[in-house]
Amino acid sequence: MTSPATASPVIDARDLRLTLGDGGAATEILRGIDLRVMPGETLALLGPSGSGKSSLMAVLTGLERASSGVLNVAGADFSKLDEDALALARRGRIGIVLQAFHLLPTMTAQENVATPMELAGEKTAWDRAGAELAAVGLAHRLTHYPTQLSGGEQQRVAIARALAPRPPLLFADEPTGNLDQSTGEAIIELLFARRKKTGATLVMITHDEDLAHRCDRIVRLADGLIVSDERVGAA
Ligand SMILES: Nc1ncnc2c1ncn2[C@@H]1O[C@H](COP(=O)(O)OP(=O)(O)OP(=O)(O)O)[C@@H](O)[C@H]1O
Repeated sequence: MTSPATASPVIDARDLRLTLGDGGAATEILRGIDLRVMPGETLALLGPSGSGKSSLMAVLTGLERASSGVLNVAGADFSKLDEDALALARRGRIGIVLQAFHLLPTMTAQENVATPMELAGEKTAWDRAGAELAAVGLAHRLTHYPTQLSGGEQQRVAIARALAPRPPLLFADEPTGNLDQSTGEAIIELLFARRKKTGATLVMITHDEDLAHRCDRIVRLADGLIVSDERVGAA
């Protein structure tokens, strides 16, 4: 295993800028982001509403192309890829857990987890989906549809779907935002436990300072810029 001192960053962003809109309506949303994240780190992204957290996540996950700057993610130069190539590069590199679980309503839990891997040509997708769902405590819910699952269970399926392809990078955007407090706490325990088990790097957007302090590092954004970057200890 590579030691942290010599490992390359799993995210290496230099002077990332994002401008949305044209002409007079053009707004610079990200105004020069420099960020390096090492493999296995857990990082919380905090900042006021509108500071650019979701926009930064969209760029780092390849869902949105930066207007300028250099971005390397898990060995792929995202700044040089077009949209189709970005979609391919995301596969296997990045897992995403969002506030709204975004499960496909016509698919069972196991189908929701297996289908993206099957589309990526993974031969053992079905078994891996079953194993990952068992790991998040849903072995007894494999054939249930999203409407037959509680909010917490749906988020467990979403976590299983994000982690089953074993991506080096896991992103979460307010993963407990739609859950009551005790369900949210259970989901966070699960997210951190599964992250630790798989060794994925975690970047999590949150408004919750206590939750942020469970990460190794807290990066604060304001008005499209990183205004602080502090190390807060082990997760
Ligand atoms: N398509 C767009 N065109 C123009 N401006 C946009 C567009 N999308 C987002 N913005 C603006 O970009 C800024 C950053 O938005 P973003 O959603 O990244 O912030 P955020 O920190 O994630 O906020 P929140 O915590 O409320 O989710 C906001 O001022 C928003 O209005």
